[in-house]
Amino acid sequence: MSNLPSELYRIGYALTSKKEQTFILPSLLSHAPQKGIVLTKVDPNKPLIQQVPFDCIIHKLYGSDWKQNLQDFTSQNPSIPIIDSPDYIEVLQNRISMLETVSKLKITNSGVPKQIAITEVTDMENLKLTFPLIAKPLDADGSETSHKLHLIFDNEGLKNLTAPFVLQEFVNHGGVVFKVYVAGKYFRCVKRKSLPDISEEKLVNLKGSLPFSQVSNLTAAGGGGGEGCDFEKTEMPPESLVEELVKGLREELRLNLFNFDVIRDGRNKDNYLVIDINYFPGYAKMPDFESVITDFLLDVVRKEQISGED
Ligand SMILES: Nc1ncnc2c1ncn2[C@@H]1O[C@H](COP(=O)(O)OP(=O)(O)OP(=O)(O)O)[C@@H](O)[C@H]1O
Ligand SMILES: O=P(O)(O)O[C@H]1[C@H](OP(=O)(O)O)[C@@H](OP(=O)(O)O)[C@@H](O)[C@@H](O)[C@@H]1OP(=O)(O)O
Ligand SMILES: [Mg+2]
Ligand SMILES: [Mg+2]
Repeated sequence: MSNLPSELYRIGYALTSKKEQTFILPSLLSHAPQKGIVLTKVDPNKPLIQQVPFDCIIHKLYGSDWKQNLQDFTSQNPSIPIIDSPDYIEVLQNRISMLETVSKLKITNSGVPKQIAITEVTDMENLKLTFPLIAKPLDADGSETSHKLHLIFDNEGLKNLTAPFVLQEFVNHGGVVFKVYVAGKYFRCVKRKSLPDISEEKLVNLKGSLPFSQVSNLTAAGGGGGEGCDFEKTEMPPESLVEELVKGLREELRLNLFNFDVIRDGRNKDNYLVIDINYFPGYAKMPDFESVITDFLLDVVRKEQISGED
């Protein structure tokens, strides 16, 4: 006797080959059909209307041709959900608009580090920010350069940065970053190693700048955290705060598939700061990856409440 679902839903996915390799995993491809979810690759260079039928489309591709392709599809198939709207995703492609969404929420015990955008390197007089700083490229467009960050210890370190970028105050946080993965109404919070704290004594001896990238992809075994970081013993943030942030951000961003990075403010341990939000992150690193993604897609095709709909 087979227990296969009676109805099958066809989900079209349009992803870069890198994303496809990390997301369309054998474990997902074996779990999803058992619940009636069939994932099919779409060719983004051909009209979507020629590749039907779909019950939903998920994507992480940018550019005007792709946006037009989605728009043409929606005008002929207005009831088929596109996860997510390119216009809403765009807010996450700029590190200023990205974190403005958090500030708008006004949730107690949460916020963002002080930051400013530098569009011309001549703008750097009277910064009103306290060293150390982190310089991050303004565009968070998924390119390799968009993840190339610099720790800046003094005025000298501000030289030779390529504008436009964001200068953000570095906040000591005990060497641990929390990543909250969201898929519609589902979410999971995990710990990752982060940059170590920089004490005032250490700062005296640090000069100029230090480049780094993708620290939080370091595994527990490989670096990060630093002395005095007891990774295993670090407590998770309060569940109620995580829940409030997820609810607020889903509404504000009108997105379903994203994650955000949170640190615990070393100056005020009740306070948590959101430092980054990513569209369609590396879900395979999330606990229960296969079932969370499948259950989310089932909600979408069954027209349960999703973000971004009126
Ligand atoms: N303001 C800050 N204070 C302290 N540490 C920070 C701050 N901003 C970033 N970090 C550290 O640097 C890491 C990378 O920063 P961020 O997440 O902004 O970069 P990203 O390239 O967008 O990362 P991702 O790979 O998650 O997209 C964070 O995970 C955290 O460890
Ligand atoms: O590479 P992974 O699959 O792990 O996912 C990473 C993802 O890369 P990909 O979308 O190119 O695959 C990144 O996206 P871009 O900013 O580069 O677009 C960004 O979202 C990271 O935060 C993700 O790591 P996580 O936050 O989950 O640790
Ligand atoms: Mg990050
Ligand atoms: Mg990011």
